Amino acid sequence: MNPKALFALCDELLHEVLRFSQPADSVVSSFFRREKALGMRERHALAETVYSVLRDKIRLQYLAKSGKGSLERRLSLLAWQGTEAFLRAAATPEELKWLTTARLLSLDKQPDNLRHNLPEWLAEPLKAQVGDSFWPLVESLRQPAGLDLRVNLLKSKRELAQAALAEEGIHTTPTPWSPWGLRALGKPPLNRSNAFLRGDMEVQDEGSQLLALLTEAKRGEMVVDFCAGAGGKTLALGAMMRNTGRLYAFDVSAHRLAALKPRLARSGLSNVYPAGIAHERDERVKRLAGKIDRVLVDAPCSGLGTLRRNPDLKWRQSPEAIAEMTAKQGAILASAARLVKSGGRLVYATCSLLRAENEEIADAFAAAHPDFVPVDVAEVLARQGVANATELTDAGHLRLWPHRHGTDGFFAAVWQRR
Ligand SMILES: C[S@@+](CC[C@H](N)C(=O)[O-])C[C@H]1O[C@@H](n2cnc3c(N)ncnc32)[C@H](O)[C@@H]1O
Repeated sequence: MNPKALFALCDELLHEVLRFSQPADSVVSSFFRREKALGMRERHALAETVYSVLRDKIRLQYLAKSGKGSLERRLSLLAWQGTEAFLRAAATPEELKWLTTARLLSLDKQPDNLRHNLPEWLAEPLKAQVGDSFWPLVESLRQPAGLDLRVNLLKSKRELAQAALAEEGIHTTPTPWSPWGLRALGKPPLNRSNAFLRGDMEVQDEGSQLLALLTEAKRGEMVVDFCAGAGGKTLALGAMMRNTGRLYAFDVSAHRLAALKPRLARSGLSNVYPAGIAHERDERVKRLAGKIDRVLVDAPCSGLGTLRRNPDLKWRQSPEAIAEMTAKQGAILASAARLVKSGGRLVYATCSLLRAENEEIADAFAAAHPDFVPVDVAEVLARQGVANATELTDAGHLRLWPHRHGTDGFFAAVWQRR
C-alpha cells in the first residue's frame, strides 16, 4: 500500500483506539477485518504503532504538542513501528524536521509521569508497594510479553512436547517455575503446528499455570472453577484430575463459556461440565454448597497485571471502576466459599497488581470467615514440584511480578475449610 494511504489508516485506527470505548485488541481486529487490502507487514506495523502509543501515551502526547496536523497524525509519526523508509515517504519535509527535533529531546530531567507513562492513580500505589523496584517494574511493563505454553499431561509430557515442537521448527525452553510450562522463542505460528492442533499443549502464561497448581486438584474429586471464562485454568485443572471426577466450569458469560467448547474438544477432557450462572448467588451454587473439594475463584479484576499485553487497560480503568470491582470480588469470593466442603480448599486469584483487589480482599474474607484457615502458598507449590517457590510468595500469598518473575502480574491466596 502507498505510504501516505497507510499512514492515513494508522491515524484512523488510532482515533478509534484512543476513544477507549472498547478493548484495543478488539478495535484492532475488527479494523483489520474491515481493511482487507492490508498485507501482513502493514498490519504488523499498524498494530505495533498503536500499542507503542498506548504504552507511552503521556510521553508521546507531550512530544506531540509542538507539531502540526491532527493529534493522531503526530502520534503515528512519533510512534511509527514500520520501516523508516516508509515513514520518510509518508511525511512532509516539515514533519520530518519536527520529528528529528522531537526524537532528540532527552527525558532525563522531565517529570516522572513522562517516563513511567502511568496515570497517577496507578503510579502512586505501585510506588508505595514496590519502592525501589518501581522503575524496573515500569521497564518490564513496556516489554512485550513472552509466549508460554502449558503441556497437556493427558496427551504428552514436557520433554516430548518440546521435542515434537522442535521437529516442527518451534523452539522452546522449559519455564523456570511451572513444571508443565514451555516458553517459546519468538512468536511462532502455533496454529500451523501439528503438536498444538492435536492438543498436546495450550497457550497459557506461566503465572496462570501456577494458579491452577495451587488447587492441588486430584483424581476423582469434585472441583469448581467459579469464574471459568474461556477455560484457560479449567483445562489445566481437568488434566490435573487426570480426566476423572467432576469439574464444573461456572461463569456469568455464556459467550466466554462457548469459547471453552472447542478448547475442551482439543484437550481430550470429558470430566468438565460448563454451566452458565446468572450471578454468584445462583441456585446452582446453592445446590452444591458444602460438597466441593476444590474451588478456584479466578475473579474478574482490573487486569492491570497484564499491561504488557493490554497497555490500554491503564487508560480504560479508573479508581471508580476498581472500587466497583472490589465490591464484586468480595461478593464472589464469599459466595464461592460456600461451595467448599469441610477439609476442602479455596483459592482466590486475580491478574491485578493492586493490593485493593488482592491482599485487601483476602484479608477481609479471612476476617469474616474464621472457618477458613490460610494455607502457605510456597508449601503448596513446593509439593507440586515448583523449585524455589518461596521466591514467588509474599506473606504466604502468591505474588508474581513481570520485573521479578517474567510472568504477568498475579496474586493468589489459599485457604482450607475447617
Ligand atoms: C479473570 S476472568 C477468568 C479467566 C479464566 N479463568 C481463564 O483462565 O481463562 C474472570 C471471569 O469472571 C467472570 N465473572 C464475572 N462476574 C462473575 C460472577 N458473579 N460469577 C462468576 N463469574 C463471573 C467473567 O465473565 C470472566 O470470565
